[in-house]
Amino acid sequence: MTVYPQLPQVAVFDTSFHQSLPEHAYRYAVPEHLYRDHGVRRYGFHGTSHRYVSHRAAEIAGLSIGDSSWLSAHLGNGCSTCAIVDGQSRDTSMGLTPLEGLAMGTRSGDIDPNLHSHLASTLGWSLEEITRVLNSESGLKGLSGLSNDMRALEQAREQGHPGATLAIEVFCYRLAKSLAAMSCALPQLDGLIFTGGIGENSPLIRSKTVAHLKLFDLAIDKEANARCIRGIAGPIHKYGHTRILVVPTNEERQIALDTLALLN
Ligand SMILES: Nc1ncnc2c1ncn2[C@@H]1O[C@H](COP(=O)(O)OP(=O)(O)O)[C@@H](O)[C@H]1O
Ligand SMILES: CC(=O)OP(=O)(O)O
Ligand SMILES: [Mg+2]
Repeated sequence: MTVYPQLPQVAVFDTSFHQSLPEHAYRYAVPEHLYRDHGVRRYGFHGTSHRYVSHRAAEIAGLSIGDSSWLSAHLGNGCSTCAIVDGQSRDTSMGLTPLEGLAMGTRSGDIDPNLHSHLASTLGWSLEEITRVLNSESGLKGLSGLSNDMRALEQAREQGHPGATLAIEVFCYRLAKSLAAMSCALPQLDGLIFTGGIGENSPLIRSKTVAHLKLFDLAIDKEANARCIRGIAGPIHKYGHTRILVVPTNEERQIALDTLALLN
């Protein structure tokens, strides 16, 4: 800014895609003044990615983004789900902070909100220590006692490691539960999207997650699921069933497109 004072600076916020959430989706059931005076509400994150992959999914499916409904699962180190209707975010699993929602690499995701007071009173932990453990020592890492890296956990699971096996089971069940919850925001389901390092590369996680969604018309094509890794996009559902798409995300491109739109 000092060197190029004339150069326009553009900030693209990961929360902005979720500004279309209806109030019943973004408000917490806490006293109103906490929202009014202190901004305590659900904001959501990974908006750049959910937006990008839902547009790509519509293109791949030959549907209009303005007239289609999607469930999106962004599974990187941070993980979140999103319900997208006619190109707008209608609900998402992260909240005031990225800690809410799914079990992630090192984040616990949803826990009993009383866990803080339980840990403080039984172990004497400070707020800082509890925050650190829930954000940095939990999730896949905490459950497995091994790693936050899904590749390492899949390998360890193959060799019968109980912690890795459990971490993967919890991750997929919690993800399926979140997707089922997100479906409340959709008028119909045109497709389920997997993205992020895990979503783009793990046939195991995709098939285990879909297996939990028994009441949805979802079925995975084994060969297509195995093929869609390392940047290969495409459908992985069985013919005649609801679409399931692997869509590599490209947050950098979406940021560039948003910047271009603003500058024009
Ligand atoms: N082949 C793979 N199989 C399973 N998981 C993978 C594979 N490749 C990458 N991942 C996982 O993707 C996650 C990282 O995702 P990524 O989107 O790169 O993260 P970030 O949120 O930091 O951008 C890690 O858990 C990593 O183990
Ligand atoms: C918001 C968030 O979780 O980001 P990341 O996926 O980079 O952890
Ligand atoms: Mg990422």
